[in-house]
Amino acid sequence: MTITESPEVTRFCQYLQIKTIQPTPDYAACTQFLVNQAKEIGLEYQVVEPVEGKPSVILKLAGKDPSLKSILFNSHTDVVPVYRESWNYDPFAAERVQMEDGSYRIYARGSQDMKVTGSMYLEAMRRIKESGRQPLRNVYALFVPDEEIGGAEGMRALVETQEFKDLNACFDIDEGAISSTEKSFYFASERVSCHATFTAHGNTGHGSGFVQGTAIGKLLPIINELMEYRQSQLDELTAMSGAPMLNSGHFTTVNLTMLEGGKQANVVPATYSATFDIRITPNRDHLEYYKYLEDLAAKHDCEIDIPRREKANLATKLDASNRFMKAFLDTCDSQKRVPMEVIMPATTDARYVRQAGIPAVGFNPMRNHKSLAHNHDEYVVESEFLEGIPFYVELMLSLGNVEEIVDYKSSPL
Ligand SMILES: CSCC[C@H](NC=O)C(=O)O
Ligand SMILES: [Zn+2]
Ligand SMILES: [Zn+2]
Repeated sequence: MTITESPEVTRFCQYLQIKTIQPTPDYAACTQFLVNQAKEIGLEYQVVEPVEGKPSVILKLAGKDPSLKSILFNSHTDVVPVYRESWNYDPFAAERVQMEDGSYRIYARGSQDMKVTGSMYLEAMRRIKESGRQPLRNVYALFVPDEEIGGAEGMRALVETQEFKDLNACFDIDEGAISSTEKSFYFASERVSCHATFTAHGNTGHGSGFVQGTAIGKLLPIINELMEYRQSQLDELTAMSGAPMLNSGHFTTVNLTMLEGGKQANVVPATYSATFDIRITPNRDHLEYYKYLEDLAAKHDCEIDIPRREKANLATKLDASNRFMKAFLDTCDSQKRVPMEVIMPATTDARYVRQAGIPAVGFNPMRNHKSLAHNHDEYVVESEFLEGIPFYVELMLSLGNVEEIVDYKSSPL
C-alpha cells in the first residue's frame, strides 16, 4: 500500500532539490525557498549577507518578552559534492522509495547532512505557529552557507555582524549526527581541524642517479613520524572499550590526504608537498600541537602552512547550573531520547558560536539509523524525519520558556 506523501515531506523534498552543492552552491534559490517558507508560516525573517553571495537566512519565532535573551537553532544549507556514478538515485531528485517492510526512504545529497535538521526546524516552527503557542523568548532558526568548506564566509562572518549580535542569543542548538544506536548523541565540544601542508625543496637531477638532498628525502621522515603517531592513536582507541566512533574524539587523527609534486617520471622533483588532515582532540592543547608541527617542519628543512588556525577550542560547560542545558536534557527525557555526550569528531559551525561567547550543543534526534553523511546514496527514513518534528516543537518551547532568574536580593523592593 502506498501512503500518500505528507505536506511536511513534500516541503522537505523541495528543500533537498535545491542544488546547494559545493563548490558552486545555488544560494539564491535556497534563500528564495527559505524566505517563501517564512512568509507562508508567518514568521519575520532577515537575510544577512556579510560576504557577497553568501547569504544567511534567519527566521524568527517571536517570544512574549523580546527583551530576554534568545535561543538559536542553527543549520547549514550547503551540501558536499557527489560521485554521481556511484549513486543509484539522482542526488537532487529527492526520490521517495518504498522499502519491502513498507517504510519510505528519501534519497538525496544533504538529506542527512543537514537539510533534514533545517526542515525539522521549519516544520516545528510551523506547528508552533499553527497551535497558537508562543514561547517567552525569541527563538531563531538560522540557515547559513559554507559550513562544509570551513564556514569562513559563512558562520564565522555572520557572528561578527551587528545583525547577529542583535539576536541577543544566550544558547544555541547546532549540528549533531544521526545515531546508529538506540541513544542520541549530543556534542558540547569538538576536535580542532588542522590542515597542514609541508613543502620541501631539494636537489633535482636525472631519475637514474643517486641524487642527494631531495625534496622527497626531506618530506619522508615527516610523513613517517606522523603516520607512526596515527598508528599509536589508533592502537589506543582500539584498546578502549565501546564503539570507536563514539570514542574517537578523545584521540587525534592524522590522514595524509594530498601529495603533490613531480613533473616527469625521470626527473627528480625539485619541490614536493604533503598535506595532512589532522583533527586534534580537545584533550590536548591545539596551540602546542601547531608548535610541534612547526618544529617538525623546521627539523627537516621543510616549510609548513596551516592556513586556518583556531584561536581557542571552547566547550560548552554542562551542568545543572546551566538552565538551558537542563531544559534540553528534560526535553530529551520527555521525548524519549536517551542523550549521550560525545566529542564531535569533525567540526561544525557551533565552534564559531562558542567563540562568540554563546554556549552551543550539537544534537540530532534521529536514532537507529544508518549514518551516511558525505557518503553515496545518502538517505533519510521518512518516519524518523516526521518523528523528529515534535521533538523540536518541544525543544523550541522548553528552551524558549526558560524563565529569567530574578535576583531578588539586589532588586529594589
Ligand atoms: C574543516 S572545515 C570543514 C568542515 C567539515 N564539517 C563537516 O563535515 C569537516 O571537515 O569537519
Ligand atoms: Zn553538516
Ligand atoms: Zn558535512
